[in-house]
Amino acid sequence: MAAPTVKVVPSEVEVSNELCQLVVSSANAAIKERGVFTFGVSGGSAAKFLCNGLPQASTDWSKWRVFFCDERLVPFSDPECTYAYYKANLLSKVPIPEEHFYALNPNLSVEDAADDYEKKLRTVFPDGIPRFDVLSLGMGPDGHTCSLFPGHQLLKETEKMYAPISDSPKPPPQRVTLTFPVINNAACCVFASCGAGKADIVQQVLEDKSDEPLPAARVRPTNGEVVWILDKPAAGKLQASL
Ligand SMILES: O=C1O[C@H](COP(=O)(O)O)[C@@H](O)[C@H](O)[C@H]1O
Repeated sequence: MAAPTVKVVPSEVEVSNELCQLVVSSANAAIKERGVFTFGVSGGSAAKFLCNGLPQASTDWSKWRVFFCDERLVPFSDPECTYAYYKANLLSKVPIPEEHFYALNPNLSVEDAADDYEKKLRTVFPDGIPRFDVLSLGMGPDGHTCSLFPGHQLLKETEKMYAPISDSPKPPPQRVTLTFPVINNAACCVFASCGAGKADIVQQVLEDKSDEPLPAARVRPTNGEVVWILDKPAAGKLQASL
């Protein structure tokens, strides 16, 4: 388990560029090696960073298989729907087959939606714990990542690949999230965070030595890497950046 790699760049535009470069070079390497690229995407600011840069990428989009790291259980017409954001800002701009960008079924109960989404994951990873090539992660100001919140019982989930949550402290309350066994089996987990508003929590997570680490600090793939891409304000309280 390697220590996280931290890259600090001057601005949000460069965070987006670095993130997209990492994703596209991993994609092209995976496609060359295995003919497929498996990718997990998040909502919030990570979605914005990806959608700013990925439409310009040179890659074989037909080989991408994209799942959500977490998704909100809301209709596609709801502004909180992460799928709708990617549809408008990525799927409409690149030739990725829509059936390779796996949407959550918003018409099911949250439990059934999680089971149904896990079945979709199994069509790409039939056996064992899925190993994504890249998971693009965000982190909220409380240290949550995906829809794994501090102190929540889902932090201990070991059986499910995707789990339902009905009491998310951040609205909307019903969501489906990847669990730690899958997250920590990825080849690469990349966080991207920007702004002074994230500086305290970035410091807390990257310098976390507590017995009860925050969710984002628990992202430590056993056989993979963790990369943090930060703009200067978000890195402002890290020892190494002083
Ligand atoms: O609710 C969510 O929040 C996190 C963090 O979002 P950010 O905008 O603060 O970066 C996000 O990673 C997750 O996918 C989303 O559902």
